[in-house]
Amino acid sequence: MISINGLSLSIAKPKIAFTKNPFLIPLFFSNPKTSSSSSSQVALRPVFSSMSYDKELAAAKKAASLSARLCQKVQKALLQSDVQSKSDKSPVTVADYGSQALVSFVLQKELPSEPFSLVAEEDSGDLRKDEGQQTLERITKLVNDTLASDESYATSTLSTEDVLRAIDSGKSDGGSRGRHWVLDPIDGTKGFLRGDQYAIALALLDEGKVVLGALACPNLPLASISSTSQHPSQGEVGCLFFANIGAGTYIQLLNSSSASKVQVTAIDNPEEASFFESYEAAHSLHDLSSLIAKKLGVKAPPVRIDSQAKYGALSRGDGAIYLRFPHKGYREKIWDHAAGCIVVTEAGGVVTDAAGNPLDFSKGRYLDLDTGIIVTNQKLMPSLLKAVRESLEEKKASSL
Ligand SMILES: Nc1ncnc2c1ncn2[C@@H]1O[C@H](COP(=O)(O)O)[C@@H](O)[C@H]1OP(=O)(O)O
Ligand SMILES: [Mg+2]
Repeated sequence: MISINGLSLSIAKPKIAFTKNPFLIPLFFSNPKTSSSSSSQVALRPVFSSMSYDKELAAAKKAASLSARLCQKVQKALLQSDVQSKSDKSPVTVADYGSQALVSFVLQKELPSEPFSLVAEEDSGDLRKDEGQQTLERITKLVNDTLASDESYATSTLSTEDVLRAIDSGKSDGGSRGRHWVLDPIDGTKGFLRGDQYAIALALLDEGKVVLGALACPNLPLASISSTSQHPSQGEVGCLFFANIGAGTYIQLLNSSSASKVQVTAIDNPEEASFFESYEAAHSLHDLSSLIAKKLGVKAPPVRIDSQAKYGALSRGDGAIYLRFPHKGYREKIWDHAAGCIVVTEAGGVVTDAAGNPLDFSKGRYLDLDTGIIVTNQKLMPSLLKAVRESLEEKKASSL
């Protein structure tokens, strides 16, 4: 038995083969208060060692940072003609495809000996049509220009076919076995088009669990967001949050290598808390959040920002609570939460559905969850869950 951070760890032979991954160290927690000398009486759960993913984290940081560079360039020169339409009518830009192609290409180049599986938002269907040709050429140029700006990729040139292939390698269904990268090439497309917050959100699943995340937020100021404005104030802008399971969450400026550890707020009085929610009322029920905040005694107005930048901001204590209640029928996708979730949990926060269940990333491309997603620190979670339960009951009763 060894002790790390006050937790006793017993190194045991796993009874169940959780993984075929030779790099995973089979450590199992046991609770010293309940464990006896017989390990068979102790509930075991697998622990993933952060050391197993150092290489992958470095690759993820590189891919997300380069992709942020590509997106910044496009956002600066954003023209109405960059906007396309998907069947769900959400705006998709050249940068969306370019970002996905770039991340896919960089991950495969950085990790050549690993099998590659990517669950990502875009596919190349529209680009393969005749009317998509011009857009495809623009994407290819954008990807190549971005690669050329990086020393290690200066000589890499992708053809249009390479770009299509890179985009389409994101068709994986993920699941509970093996490793899968999970990518939202531009999370918060609406914020991106408005010139506001957006994120490049990349995570790695191993055996259905999120084990690392790199979350690039090109428009997020390095200084805390302390007002309701999502616009950058003065100071340095462009953050990369990254987390490796068991090793905490860090922040650095994009294009810098000096990182600092972050922690969620230690606030335990809801009256002192502020909360994040979607900027877009179509993405989350603002009236329900307001009811929950009122029940909790939160005094501050909501801080509305786009994308998983909310998870990043919460991980460094800019706000204490994130409430997300999509309209009925909306199915959350894993790429909209995987990176943000580990960034918050490794910073000491808790992410659950509205019933208090942890998010399950092992079921494929969708998260099947109860009603909504709530995020806060450990101290506030019990009162937040109570306020959520009561508010949902009230809402249900009033609609009868
Ligand atoms: N109707 C919807 N309800 C909830 N979320 C949505 C809806 N449509 C798109 N989204 C996704 O919500 C996420 C961002 O929401 P928000 O900024 O409100 O947190 C994005 O991933 C966005 O997709 P996308 O990544 O294509 O922008
Ligand atoms: Mg998204």
